[in-house]
Amino acid sequence: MLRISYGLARASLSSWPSLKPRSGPALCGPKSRALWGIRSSSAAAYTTSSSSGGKLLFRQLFEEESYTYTYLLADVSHPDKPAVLIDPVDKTAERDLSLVKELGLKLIYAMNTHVHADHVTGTGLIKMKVPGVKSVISRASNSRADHFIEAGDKICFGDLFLEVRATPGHTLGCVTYVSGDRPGQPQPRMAFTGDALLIRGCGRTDFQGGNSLQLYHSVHSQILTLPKDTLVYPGHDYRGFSVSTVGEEMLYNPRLTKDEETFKKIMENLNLPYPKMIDVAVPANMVCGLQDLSSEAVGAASN
Ligand SMILES: N[C@@H](CCC(=O)N[C@@H](CSS)C(=O)NCC(=O)O)C(=O)O
Repeated sequence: MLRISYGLARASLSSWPSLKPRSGPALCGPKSRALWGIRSSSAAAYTTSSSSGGKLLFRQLFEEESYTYTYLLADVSHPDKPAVLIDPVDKTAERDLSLVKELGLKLIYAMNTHVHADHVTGTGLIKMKVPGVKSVISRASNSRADHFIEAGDKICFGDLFLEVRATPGHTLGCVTYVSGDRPGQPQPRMAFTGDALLIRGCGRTDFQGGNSLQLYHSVHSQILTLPKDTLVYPGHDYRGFSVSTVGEEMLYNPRLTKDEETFKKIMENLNLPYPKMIDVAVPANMVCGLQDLSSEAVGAASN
């Protein structure tokens, strides 16, 4: 059933262990200047997509306490300049919103790649400060948000879109957002991998439903199968890197270039201390970062 006019397009249902993205109908709303919505695969009438595509504005933003990257993407060729934020952090939400305002963008989605354990998401604060922004997270995360996405869904902003790939293993609900593969979408493609694939590393698998063999399978089947020039934008970097490519990670990732048994052993022996904020961050992020607000405020923010 069509619930909202434009924006998120549902290709079909999917769940692990079948990680294969299902190709759905073509997707981003009629070229008539659409902004957002949810479309199910049964809404077959909605198959119009733009052949020209949009013009991408892209910013990589950094939160230095948790070494988290937040990504701002917008279609600046659309009159409304619709924008999305991927993995905003509460501590830098004001900074990000100032940038959105200065650039004249209309923020429509505040999206998470997963339930973070090391910082509180900025999505709750952003929703409070900018009415109309909708939060997005995977259904498999079992957390609270306005929109729950699944493998194969497409998240549209103007004439641009991101496709959703299920990449569990760091957590059960991890997804990677990948820029579109149609003419008019940015080239090379861009993959926002959250903590599934880090530059020359990957997310740990020792809590929150983590599973090293699942992560190995996710990364190999959903990310490393993308074109080699696909830009890899991770959820964190602890060593000063900002971007990699699929080709580079296939050659040089010290964990994921190994066979799966070796990978499993590496992951079992990381011996990382638990993230300092895990006891605060996980419960907060399960409710979209709205933990400090009254139930009335949470309700209002969810509308
Ligand atoms: N020291 C940090 C947490 C560092 C950490 O555990 N990072 C995670 C991603 S955030 S849950 C991870 O998967 N790291 C993999 C690696 O190999 O470093 C803190 O206390 O917050």
